[in-house]
Amino acid sequence: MGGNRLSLVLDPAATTAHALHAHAAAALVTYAPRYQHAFCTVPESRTIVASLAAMTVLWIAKKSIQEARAVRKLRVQGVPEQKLLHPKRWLLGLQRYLIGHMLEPVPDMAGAIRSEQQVPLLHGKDVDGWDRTDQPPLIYLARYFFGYPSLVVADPKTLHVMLSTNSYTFIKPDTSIEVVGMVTGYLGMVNINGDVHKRHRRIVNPLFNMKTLMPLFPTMLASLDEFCAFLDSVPLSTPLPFHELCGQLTLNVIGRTGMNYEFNALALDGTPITRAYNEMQEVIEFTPWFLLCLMYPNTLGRIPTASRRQFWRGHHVMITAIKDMLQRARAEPNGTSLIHELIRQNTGNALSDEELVCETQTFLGAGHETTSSALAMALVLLAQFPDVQDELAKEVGAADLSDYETLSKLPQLNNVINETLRLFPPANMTFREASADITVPTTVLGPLALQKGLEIEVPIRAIHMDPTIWGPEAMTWNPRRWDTIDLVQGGSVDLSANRIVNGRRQIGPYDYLPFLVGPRGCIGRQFAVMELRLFIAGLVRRYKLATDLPVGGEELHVAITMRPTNAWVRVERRAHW
Ligand code: HEM
Repeated sequence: MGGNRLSLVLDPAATTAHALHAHAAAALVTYAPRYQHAFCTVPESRTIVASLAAMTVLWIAKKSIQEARAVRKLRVQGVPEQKLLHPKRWLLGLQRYLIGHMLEPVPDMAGAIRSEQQVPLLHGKDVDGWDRTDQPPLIYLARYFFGYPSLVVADPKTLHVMLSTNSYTFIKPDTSIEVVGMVTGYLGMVNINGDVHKRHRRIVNPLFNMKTLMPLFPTMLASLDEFCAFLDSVPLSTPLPFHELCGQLTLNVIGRTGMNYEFNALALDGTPITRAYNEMQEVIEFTPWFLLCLMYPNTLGRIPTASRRQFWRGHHVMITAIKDMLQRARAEPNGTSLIHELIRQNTGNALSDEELVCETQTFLGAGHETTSSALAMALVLLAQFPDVQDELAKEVGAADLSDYETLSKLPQLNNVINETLRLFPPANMTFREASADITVPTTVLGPLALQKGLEIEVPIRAIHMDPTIWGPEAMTWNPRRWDTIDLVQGGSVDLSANRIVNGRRQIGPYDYLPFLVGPRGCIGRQFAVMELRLFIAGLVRRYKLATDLPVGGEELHVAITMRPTNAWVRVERRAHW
């Protein structure tokens, strides 16, 4: 590009509107400060600014036309579209094409209530283009800014193709990579696609089998004891913020077992890295501005706002520390933490140094807040339902906590975990993008042609709340329901299935997705379940839990994951402890 500011317009590499847009934005960010004087005084610079603005408008127009085509194609095939229940007059009837459903309160774009509100839409209510009362579509179309379409899919037949048989055709979309990459690194397993993902998954898989995980169990047990010592030091009957304490517990655990690092998260100030990590998390808020930045990462996403600067400050501290952890792990060939095993598995340096950093960041980002949210929810629910808690206390009171084999088979404990992950899945939704034109099966609409580039939402929590799957009491937290549930493996239980067979409810593989399924399902599932079993059992065995929070009074915050923000619980030592 040299010193000629006009060359960005003439660069032959920038042939597509998208490339021009990204190119122009990058140039603006890089060169604007340097040529501030010229921009103010030379008429030529006004031409540049006008060109940039024109290119942006052209780019948006081009995208909008492509998206309108994708929408038309879906509507022609019978896909219903979410109704506009709250039209904005100031948009002169263009709301659908300008802000789509972004500012519609139902279903709330970024709130936890979204999932509950999605259930009627998936059943053909409040959507345009559905008048069949006999069957629900289990699929609907919504739009983001500038009419950007998103297909919401809960149909098990379609999910089977998307998540299992053709999972590599359905890649992680750029918007999702932008936001999740902020916490897990852009080259971490959650964010990569295709062969690169297969390479990472092959190397990381052995870290999460039981042979590698079992040696970590004593460290988890010691972390539980430390946590209990902390609880014992608090005056009796003080309500404690378990929504925060569980995060401190799981951060310590992933630090010790994952990277042989001491976060000391229960201490008042933690370590500088704990603070940096928290600083990074704080700025991830699903405001409309944040979502716009995700959609236009090369322009709006580059504006160095105060929160962005805060994020990058924390990020820098974090990455420097992770490099250090990897360096130390390399010098300890017999270490037992996940990154020690990662280095051992990385024969022939199949993963580059940068990829190793991102995978370590992924253990931290994907593995700590999810588990902490589930744990906090389970504990506050047990406090709200004393009958369930008493029954569980009896079961775990008789068990030997250090024997994981026995712990993993306790029925009430597993029921509590399953039911908590059903009604409060920390990953309440996820997104995919069709990387090629593809036709997928649906139960009601028949074969459905999807255009390359179409974004798809899997509404995990809405599926978990669907009364046609879970029965009329779907919204009630009732661990006992799992006594009469059969998890049907293989194939899919679809709409026509007889849900109750011999008095037992049949739940298919796409009806219950807290860890998702298929080649991109959660790799850390066993690790998470091990933590949940141990910590729930260990805490309920030692303490009687109580709360003033009424049933249904939980406040849930959604930003990448869904977590409670008011899980206040009082603990009191049980008599025999
Ligand atoms: C209760 C706790 C957890 C829940 C509910 C959970 C849920 C999920 C879900 C739903 C996905 C799929 C995301 C998507 O494709 O959009 C996922 C992926 C993943 N999870 Fe977890 N997770 C949990 C704990 C963990 C732990 C403890 C770790 C590691 C220490 C972990 C590591 C990962 C990784 C690396 C992926 C990406 C897998 C891939 O794309 O191949 N998770 N998790």
